[in-house]
Amino acid sequence: MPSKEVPSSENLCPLEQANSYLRQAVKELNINKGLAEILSSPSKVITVSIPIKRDNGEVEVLTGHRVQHNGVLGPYKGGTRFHPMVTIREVSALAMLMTWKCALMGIPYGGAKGGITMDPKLYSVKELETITRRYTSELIKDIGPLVDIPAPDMGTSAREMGWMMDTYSTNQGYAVMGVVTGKPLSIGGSLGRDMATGRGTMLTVREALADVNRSFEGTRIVVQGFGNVGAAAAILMQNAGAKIVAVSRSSGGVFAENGLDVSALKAYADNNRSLAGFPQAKPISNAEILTLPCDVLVLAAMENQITEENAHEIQANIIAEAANGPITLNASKILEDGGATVLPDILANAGGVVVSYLEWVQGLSYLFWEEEKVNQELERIIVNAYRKVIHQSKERGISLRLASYTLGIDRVAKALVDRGLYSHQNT
Ligand SMILES: NC(=O)C1=CN([C@@H]2O[C@H](COP(=O)(O)OP(=O)(O)OC[C@H]3O[C@@H](n4cnc5c(N)ncnc54)[C@H](O)[C@@H]3O)[C@@H](O)[C@H]2O)C=CC1
Ligand SMILES: O=C(O)CCC(=O)C(=O)O
Repeated sequence: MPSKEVPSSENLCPLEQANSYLRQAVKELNINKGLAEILSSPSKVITVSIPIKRDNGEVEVLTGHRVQHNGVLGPYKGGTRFHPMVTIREVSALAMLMTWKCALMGIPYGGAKGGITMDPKLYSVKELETITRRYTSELIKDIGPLVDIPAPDMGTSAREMGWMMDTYSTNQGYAVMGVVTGKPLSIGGSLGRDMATGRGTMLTVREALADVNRSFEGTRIVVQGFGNVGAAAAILMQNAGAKIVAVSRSSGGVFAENGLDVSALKAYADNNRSLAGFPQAKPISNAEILTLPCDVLVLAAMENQITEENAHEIQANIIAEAANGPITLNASKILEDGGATVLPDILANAGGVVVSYLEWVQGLSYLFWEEEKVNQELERIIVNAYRKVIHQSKERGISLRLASYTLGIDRVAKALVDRGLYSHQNT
């Protein structure tokens, strides 16, 4: 739901949005109908039942999904979301975005996404472990280090990845490090993965600021969503000199005109499970935070946060999609027509999957790197992709989003042709 609950004529279905972007890119690249159909079709759509016995003895049956979109470039890759709004259409859209994101980054993966429709806050740790293990068991034949490699997403973290890795490994009879990424360090996780998505966002914002001869120094930034991604981005941008004036969670936000101490706020939020009551900050609603005067707005919560209903009120010059799909198609156009720079999700949040790739490479080779090396590789890959997107955007006179999509989709289309899965004669 958009933060501001107003009636909208827009189609907010994430899959419709993803397909609309794909259609625009197909047109721009002059891709023919048959190839476009392959690009839009998921390879495998899996739905599983997850029966669990709750701590109070009652039986409950949850529903989980895993969608593998297109595996032409390599094993499927993508996060696992535990959230009440998970649907098959949402997971399918997010899997498609993963295909274009991995291709844009030049990493050898196809796209996937998984999720369970549930509110993890309503379950004990023991119940969450049971749910995660059962979900993994149901998918056991469809995942694997060369098949499909899950990772964390909304509502999951290294803890759940540890349970997934253990369930899969127990089934195989030996420790399989490459089956999931975003794992705890003790079982083959990578240094730097916990901050990687936020670091990627920070790097793309840094580059966008540099392109208008600015730096983080004195830049006023608002961050919507203070979870794995948003908190890391906020801390890294503050460390680089920015002023983080407001952040929010689903339960509400906090604002401080002269900037929040976001490291202290993270510790406070971890202890109190809420931002409310943080000293020297004022409460602010989830709708208000988006329209605050600021230089940069980082969206790190979920889909459809800026729609055609609130896009006109956004004041930031640079908007970074750290979340997947936080700005609707119509809203993107309104923001861009108004002169804002929109850093699209498949570029601005790709740091997570890039370091997942580095974690997977380390796990497969049983050789682990210093954090500095991980961060250097991440920076090289993200900055390189950013420059390609800027070049494509200027050369073709298209938005950064369409530039990112066309670069990713073109790479997948070429791979399909080179593998003989599609020939240009098949029109
Ligand atoms: N974890 C990862 O490595 C990656 C995550 N992403 C995307 O980033 C986004 C956030 O993911 P995580 O940080 O992992 O999830 P998370 O569950 O750790 O954090 C999400 C945060 O957003 C807040 N939130 C939800 N709805 C909100 C609203 N309407 N207003 C304000 N805050 C709200 C939640 O309270 C929570 O603080 C998702 O879209 C996810 O797909 C993208 C790439 C990688
Ligand atoms: O780290 C990964 O493999 C996937 C991250 C993810 O789900 C995303 O980029 O949306």
